[in-house]
Amino acid sequence: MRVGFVGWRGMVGSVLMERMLAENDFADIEPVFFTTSNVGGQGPAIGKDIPALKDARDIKQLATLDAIVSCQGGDYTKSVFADLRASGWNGYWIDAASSLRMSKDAIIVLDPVNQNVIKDGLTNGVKNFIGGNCTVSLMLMGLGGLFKEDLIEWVSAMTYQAASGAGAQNMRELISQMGSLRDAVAPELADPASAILDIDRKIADAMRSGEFPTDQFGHPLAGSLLPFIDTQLDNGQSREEWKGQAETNKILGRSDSPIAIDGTCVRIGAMRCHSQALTIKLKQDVPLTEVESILSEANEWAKFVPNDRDITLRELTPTKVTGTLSVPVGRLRKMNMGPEYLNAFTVGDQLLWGAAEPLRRMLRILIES
Ligand SMILES: NC(=O)C1=CN([C@@H]2O[C@H](COP(=O)(O)OP(=O)(O)OC[C@H]3O[C@@H](n4cnc5c(N)ncnc54)[C@H](OP(=O)(O)O)[C@@H]3O)[C@@H](O)[C@H]2O)C=CC1
Ligand SMILES: N[C@@H](CC(=O)OP(=O)(O)O)C(=O)O
Repeated sequence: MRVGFVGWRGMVGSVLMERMLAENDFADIEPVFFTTSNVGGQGPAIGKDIPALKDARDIKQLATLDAIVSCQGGDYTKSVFADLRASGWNGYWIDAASSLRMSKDAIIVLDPVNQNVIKDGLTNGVKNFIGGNCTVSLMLMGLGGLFKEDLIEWVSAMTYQAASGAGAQNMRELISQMGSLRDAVAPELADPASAILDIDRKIADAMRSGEFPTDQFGHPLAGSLLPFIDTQLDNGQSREEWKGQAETNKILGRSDSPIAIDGTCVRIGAMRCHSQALTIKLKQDVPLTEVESILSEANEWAKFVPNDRDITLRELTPTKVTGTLSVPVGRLRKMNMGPEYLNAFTVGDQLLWGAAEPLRRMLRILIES
């Protein structure tokens, strides 16, 4: 299978390369690497010889491939995909960008949750397989069991989303902001006798000053939070919030009888793990012990964390989860509203299950089919 990779050196693409190397995926394909900026340059070190980088906008070159995996972004997809299909290319298009997600002829891939939808799609000749929104994929990886058992009436998700979701430059800016804050009060921090309200005032002044680094986020994130992610829609939702219901139901193949999902998406100062506080209305009163086993048996990555303070603070944080495929789910308890109302909290790495891993696994499904 000849597979083209576009966007392999970006943040999501680099995580994909790491995972493919770790799983020895390159052994089973003939990889061809593309670029939008360095035609003729050298591709990544993958343990075997590869041709020089090819032009990612060259439709003729792209059309020689059996499959293309793009982590280059939505603008790239918009600029080549239609022309490539119009040229008669009938290969598989696997993409991290959101542009094609809601197209009728595309499936959103998250195989531990929707393997049946993917298999049916392949049988029916679907050729476009798109990775889901990170927040949606991570929620489904954590709560997959409850969705599979059709126990959910609705979900409200309050998110705590990492800087990485906004891009590599934003991660750098978050750290610069943290450094600026520390620098603004370095002498006071060194003096145990300094007054905390003076420190607090100086920090607020630093965050509000024109010198604070905000080119990427547009606003201070370190020491603060940003309760709006992506663009604004007419109904008052952010586009990130809109994706919750639209993409979840498409992934589950139940757009005809959608489960209501809504909430508030918030950017916080985590590096690359998205967290979500979930209020779940179950269709019936299911005992907590049953919920626990349904959640942890759904897939090998969803990990039940007992609702114990020490265990929670050790196991259910971005610090613990970052760089791993584990998707812990905890804080599980029935809420005051009634026995059908379930509280839960989940954390996941938004560059792994949130972006690169579903694409890698889709490619494996193609290789093995
Ligand atoms: N960030 C995220 O959390 C998620 C992103 N996505 C999707 O993936 C797309 C790519 O995102 P992301 O990986 O964050 O984008 P990046 O900005 O990290 O990379 C995109 C492209 O930028 C070019 N580039 C220019 N300068 C550099 C540099 N110094 N280092 C690396 N690459 C550089 C590369 O293209 P070239 O080699 O051709 O020059 C690269 O492929 C997004 O647009 C989005 O559609 C999906 C889910 C989550
Ligand atoms: N919007 C997400 C990241 C992302 O890239 O999402 P999407 O793939 O749906 O555009 C975030 O900011 O955390």
